[in-house]
Amino acid sequence: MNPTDVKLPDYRTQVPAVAARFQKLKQRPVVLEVERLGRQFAASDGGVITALKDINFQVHRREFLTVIGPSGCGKSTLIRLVAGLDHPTSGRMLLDGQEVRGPGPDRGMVFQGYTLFPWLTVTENIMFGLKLRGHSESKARREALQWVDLVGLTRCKDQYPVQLSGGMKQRAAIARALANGPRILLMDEPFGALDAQTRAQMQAHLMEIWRNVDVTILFITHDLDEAILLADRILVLKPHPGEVQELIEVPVSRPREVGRFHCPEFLATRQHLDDLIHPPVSVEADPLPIVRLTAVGDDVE
Ligand SMILES: Nc1ncnc2c1ncn2[C@@H]1O[C@H](COP(=O)(O)OP(=O)(O)OP(=O)(O)O)[C@@H](O)[C@H]1O
Repeated sequence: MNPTDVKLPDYRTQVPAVAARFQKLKQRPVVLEVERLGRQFAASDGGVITALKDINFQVHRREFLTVIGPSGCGKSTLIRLVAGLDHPTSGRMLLDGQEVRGPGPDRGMVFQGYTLFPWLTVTENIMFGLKLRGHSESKARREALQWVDLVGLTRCKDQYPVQLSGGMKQRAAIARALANGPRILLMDEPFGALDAQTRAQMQAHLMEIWRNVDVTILFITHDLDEAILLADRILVLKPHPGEVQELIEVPVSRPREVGRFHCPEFLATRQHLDDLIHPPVSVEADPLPIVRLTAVGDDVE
């Protein structure tokens, strides 16, 4: 049967177990509060680019929030602001009630580009932050090895980043970020450079890690399936200016597996996200310039 023939539920409909989960989630303390956040940049033509405008949302303790939206809607700008790598032009962010004014150990970061120190082994990479925080060599090693184990890298603990696959590097990067005990893990397209199979494995790994560690996650992705699979809620941004379009409670129950992708709640959410992010394009209204380089008779259609 064609999946489009199936009558899908409304993506806002929640079975009782899911509704109860959200009720509990909203009672947990707020870890990150974003209030009327705005960021403008100077454009090269002398104008102003409003990358983010009046962004408001909260992330609760141990919540998994994914952020999605078309290219240029301000996803990376948002995560850079929360990381303290950039400053807002309006509004503010509170982490555990304290205003964010710069980078800090309360925020761990994992980006798409592998950011491990190439001259250190997996274990030494994880030990780095622990030693900076004052742990002795032996205590840092003991703790780092626990993280190595948690992310399933025990067999590679003495290898250098160049000897690891992309997925292994990202697992090491996650372990290194978590070892510093952040309140929130900020992940900007962390699996964007991985092949589909490794990506699926990493998604499963991350859900397992998140189940076992007391950490809140803010996760940026371009991938609609990934956004739904991982999230409690999805923040959908729209571009020019970057604004919140919708904050969606994912109606798919947990635990989730890649194989549960095609349950009706998942498909309903997928369809709604698709409608929000990929509205129909009118080719007539905005024709592409056609450059003909082929000879007459070479048409492929
Ligand atoms: N340093 C900067 N100077 C000028 N404009 C910027 C700067 N950083 C971002 N912008 C602009 O702000 C807007 C949002 O950019 P941002 O990179 O946050 O979007 P994004 O949603 O992460 O995009 P993508 O999905 O393509 O990575 C874009 O129009 C971008 O050109």
